[in-house]
Amino acid sequence: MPGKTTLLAPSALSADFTNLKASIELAENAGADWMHCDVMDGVFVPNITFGPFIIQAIKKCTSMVIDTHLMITDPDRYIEDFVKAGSDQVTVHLEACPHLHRTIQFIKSLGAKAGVSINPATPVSLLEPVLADLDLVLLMSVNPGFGGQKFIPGAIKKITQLDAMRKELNPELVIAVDGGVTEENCAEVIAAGADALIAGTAFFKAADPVKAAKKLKGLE
Ligand SMILES: O=C(CO)[C@H](O)[C@H](O)COP(=O)(O)O
Repeated sequence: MPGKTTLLAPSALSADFTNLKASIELAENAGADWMHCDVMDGVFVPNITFGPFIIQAIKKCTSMVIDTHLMITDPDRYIEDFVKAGSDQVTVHLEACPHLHRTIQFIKSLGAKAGVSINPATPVSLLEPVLADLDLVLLMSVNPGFGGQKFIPGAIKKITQLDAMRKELNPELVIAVDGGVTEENCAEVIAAGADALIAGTAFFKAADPVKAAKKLKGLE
């Protein structure tokens, strides 16, 4: 879709951890805007990844925005550690936060941008009470926990609904979409209202990541 530049956030989940620096440089040189860091605790999601120490290492290698997605229970316990480690924006799950409003204010009080993510089965309407306080919403288009899953088509309607909601409540809100985004479906995701695409497999496993980045950013 020529004419609109979408933010691209390669997901660290699909990076080469035997040479993380090279993966980050690949993303930055391909024109990526954010480095998406998937933090999983083995409780909120059935997988475990990494903590603030890796964020600190990633931050040292790049000037891209460090976009940290906390797929962990009771994230308030660790938010400060992730901001100190270099996260520019921190996204928590609505489903993991009993006091979501307080958590959002806490992230912002630390000087980071605040995001909320919702799982595929969670309705967009639940975001309404906090939408005006948010910098971004991360709509999950797969059930969180693993890279390489198939895009759940129902996510398109949720992007459209959120796009309509933000017009009224928070026009500056960034809509990010995460999971199963590919070169084939990105045009539809962007047309529905997404501003940022999280791409693990579609970027890091592409035959030509630079070409893939152009497509995912809506430049081709
Ligand atoms: O949050 C995630 C999984 O929980 C990942 O960011 C997401 O799945 C991206 O990977 P892919 O593009 O391969 O689907």
